[in-house]
Amino acid sequence: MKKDVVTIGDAMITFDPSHHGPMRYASTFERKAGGAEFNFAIGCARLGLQTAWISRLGNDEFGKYIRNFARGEGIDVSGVQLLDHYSTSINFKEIREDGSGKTFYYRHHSPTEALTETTLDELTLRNCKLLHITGVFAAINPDKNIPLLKRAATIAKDNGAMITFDPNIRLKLWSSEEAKRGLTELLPYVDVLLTGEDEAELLFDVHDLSQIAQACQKYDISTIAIKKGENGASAIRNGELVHSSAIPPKKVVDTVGAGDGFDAGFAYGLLNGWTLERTLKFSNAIGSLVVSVYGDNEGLPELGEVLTKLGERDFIER
Ligand SMILES: Nc1ncnc2c1ncn2[C@@H]1O[C@H](COP(=O)(O)OP(=O)(O)O)[C@@H](O)[C@H]1O
Ligand SMILES: O=C(O)C(=O)C[C@H](O)[C@H](O)COP(=O)(O)O
Repeated sequence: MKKDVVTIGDAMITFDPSHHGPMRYASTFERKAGGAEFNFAIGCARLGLQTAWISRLGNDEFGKYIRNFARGEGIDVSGVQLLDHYSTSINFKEIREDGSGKTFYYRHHSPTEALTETTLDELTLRNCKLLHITGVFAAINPDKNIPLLKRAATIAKDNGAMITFDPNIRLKLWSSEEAKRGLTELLPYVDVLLTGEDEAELLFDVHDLSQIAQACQKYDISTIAIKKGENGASAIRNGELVHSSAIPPKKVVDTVGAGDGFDAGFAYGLLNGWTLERTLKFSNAIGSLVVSVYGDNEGLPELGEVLTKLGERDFIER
């Protein structure tokens, strides 16, 4: 049976500080896990989608923890290998009082460097309904990973999958010029673009959604969604433009991971053939749930929790 979604990318041990303020003064941290594609996979699995994640981790305690975590979420990790002579990547976070923050990566020589076109899990890619790719994996080693993502997208697309793409531009990993050049190379493979406003501006030099849609016409991108943080999200498909306001969280404590959660919700809407309006509202609800919980993926909801957030299912406390 085909998997609903497959994604490819790095995951990291993420250290969340016990206190707010500059990271240099943080002396105690909580060990968690993060990574854009990893978060997306968790988000999809919690919604009930059959999900596979392709990656490489170090054959170390952190790599084993991350793989066990993903496995525990019900993600197919048969495409995740633990490699000797590599260390699992690490990320330290700084979190401010308002939930915003910074990340400090220690991910040079990521184990995903060992993932090559010849070691790609072609069988998994041939048997999925949706392949999600992002600019984080592209940025880790652009000369290798961009051709690898093109190859993965080609295999998935040739076998009927749709390709969703989040530019997820991380300027700590590459320059804006490199990001623009590299990510533009991926656009011809993309069916659905899920982007932030600033990322769209960097890629297309325009910020209005209709203008972005015009710029995307030559790539045959059918659907574009723009994530706007506390201002919700807008999307366009076949000339239909929809905006959906953000759903206020109880309290914003940690904004990292909201975009990946939104992407998982959008994938769910696409796979279920939902309207753009329903898909946006659902994805916004997930983003709102993510920002109200500490950690990059702890706030990613199960389906029922999203329906409760949307007021479509009763909340039962006990
Ligand atoms: N402060 C917030 N309040 C309510 N919803 C939010 C908030 N921040 C993010 N979201 C939701 O999560 C989605 C993705 O967040 P955003 O910050 O735009 O993405 P990214 O994490 O990629 O930067 C938004 O479109 C919105 O629906
Ligand atoms: O992989 C990286 O580069 C990270 O920084 C790890 C984070 O877990 C995600 O990237 C969160 O991504 P957003 O959902 O866009 O906030």
